[in-house]
Amino acid sequence: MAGKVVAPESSGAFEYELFEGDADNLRTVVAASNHSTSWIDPATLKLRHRIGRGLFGDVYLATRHQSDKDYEQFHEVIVKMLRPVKEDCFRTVLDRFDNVFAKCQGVGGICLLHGVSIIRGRICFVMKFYEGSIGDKMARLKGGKLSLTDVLRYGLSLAEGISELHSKGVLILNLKPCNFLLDENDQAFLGDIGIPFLLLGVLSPSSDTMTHTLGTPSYMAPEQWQPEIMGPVSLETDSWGFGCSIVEMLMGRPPWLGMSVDEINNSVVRKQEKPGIPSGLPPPVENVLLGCFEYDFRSRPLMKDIIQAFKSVLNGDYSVARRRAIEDAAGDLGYTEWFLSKDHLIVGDTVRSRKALNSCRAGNMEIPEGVIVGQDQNGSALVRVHGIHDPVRVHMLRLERVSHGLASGDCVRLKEEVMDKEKTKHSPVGILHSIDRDGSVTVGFIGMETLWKGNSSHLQMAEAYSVGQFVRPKPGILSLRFQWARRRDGEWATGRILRVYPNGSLLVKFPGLLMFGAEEDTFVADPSEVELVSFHNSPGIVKKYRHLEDFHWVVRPAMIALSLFATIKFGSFVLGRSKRRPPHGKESQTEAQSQQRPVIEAVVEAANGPGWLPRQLRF
Ligand SMILES: Nc1ncnc2c1ncn2[C@@H]1O[C@H](COP(=O)(O)OP(=O)(O)OP(=O)(O)O)[C@@H](O)[C@H]1O
Repeated sequence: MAGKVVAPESSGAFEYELFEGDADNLRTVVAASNHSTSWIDPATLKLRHRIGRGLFGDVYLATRHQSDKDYEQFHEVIVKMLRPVKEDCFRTVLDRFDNVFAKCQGVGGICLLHGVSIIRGRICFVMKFYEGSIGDKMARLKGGKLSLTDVLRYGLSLAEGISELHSKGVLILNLKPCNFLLDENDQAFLGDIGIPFLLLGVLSPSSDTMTHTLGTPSYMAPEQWQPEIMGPVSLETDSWGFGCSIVEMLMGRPPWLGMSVDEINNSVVRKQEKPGIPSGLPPPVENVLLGCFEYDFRSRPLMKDIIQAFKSVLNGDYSVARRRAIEDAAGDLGYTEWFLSKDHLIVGDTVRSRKALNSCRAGNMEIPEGVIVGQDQNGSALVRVHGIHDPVRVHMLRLERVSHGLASGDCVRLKEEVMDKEKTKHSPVGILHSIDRDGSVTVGFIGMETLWKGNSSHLQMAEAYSVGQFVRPKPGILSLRFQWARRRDGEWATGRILRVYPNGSLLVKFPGLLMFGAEEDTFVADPSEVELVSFHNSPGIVKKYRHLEDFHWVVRPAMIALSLFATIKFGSFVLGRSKRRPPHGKESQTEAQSQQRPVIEAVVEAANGPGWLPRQLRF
């Protein structure tokens, strides 16, 4: 039944909106919410006037009426009225808010939440009325910049609050100076408790499309733009947004100022550009900010690392020597210190040598597998390896923990029975992000916006892919998750892997196809749908030649030119011979035919042997 939800008594300072929808359904939601701890009766809220309008909704100054038989109070509050969401999703958002509301209780550095309500058919978060935001303060300053001391002080208390929410599994995904509130004592509080996170997967009323972007473009991390394809979003997604906010406070302008949303997307996601940071910062702050803008979120610092860096500057007790030692120990492997500091090894752990970043080749592993039997002050571990008498001494940063046969970074496949049980649409193949000693795991899968949580017993190893390898869809797959390029003859083309995202999805380029104008030259692939193509596993001479063509579109014209040249040469050779030795009937004709082997065959044969091909085309 379509109907109108009656608004609470209003001052008339804002336009009245009719809410067309299933009022019965909404009443059920409201009735159920009455029992929740965070629910506020809309009749007790009186909206006064709108003070802000953001991507996720409008901000109103309002009065909250609270009374008992002994008292009657009116509080000034802020009501954040969310953009309309599909009614079926009300319950989901209210439940998620209830969960976050409970987790926020007693956490420092987070704004004081009063609760949630529904006004004019829209979900409203009610919170304390603060003096304003850091964004407002910056707008009042000449040049818009804050002093380094203020930035570190605000940043520290905000990072502590965010870190505590992170430890409870809450992501914010919308960190920016306009969402950092200041109280009368100039203390900073986080004013957004993760609205994009609460709205993940929530649909808008008029369509079945997602109602919101996943953040504010200028502050969004690369994986935040399409988390189910290039994600997932994780704790370190907030490190990017936090880094952008710190840079804005220091420079007086947000990153990517003056650029459209599409231009920001192009810079951050495609070109992998990073926001610029001001010069002359104390080394720990500069270092941690640079880390915040790593493309792969696993290489970014966590909030605890940011807190440590800020504290060390405020207390004046930082040393660059420690960082140099870390860089020296693990430098050639290509990982950042933030990546390496995410796991701490202890005696008794099973370990193996760490592979180089972006490589799935084990190479010559110093420790194929061993157990840590001792540690020293310099960060080295003594590892007992099967078949070697004395324990081997290795720096711990060069080792990775193997628990239940798996290490973070492994490519894994969800067992079929778990896939069937979950009835999910995500890819069965993903990347293991963490594994605890008790076997609990987090995995990034294509099709999931956040990390999947489960147990190692649900997983098995899957084939890992790395940058530079050639792949094409497995035979027999009728419909692929993503678009894929085809050759001129209609067959699937073979592509080269440009990047492996943290959820295992592959960014593939087709160097063998000549793309024109606006044609897309890169495609995303689901690792569970492709197979490796190499010169050795291509059966037959024709397939081998085709693989040669996949290296660069120029190979084909070069081959044609070469074939023509070879044909002309061969023709003049035959003509020359025929002038000297006239044909003698059928027998000699067959002989001549057999000499005319397919030119392609001759060319490919030649490709295997002599060094006439450019270096990069040789096998
Ligand atoms: N609790 C509050 N107390 C005082 N002022 C507030 C409060 N919450 C928000 N504001 C004011 O409202 C402004 C806009 O806030 P809002 O969070 O809606 O905007 P936004 O950050 O631009 O958008 P969004 O969060 O939707 O992306 C803030 O800059 C601040 O001035």
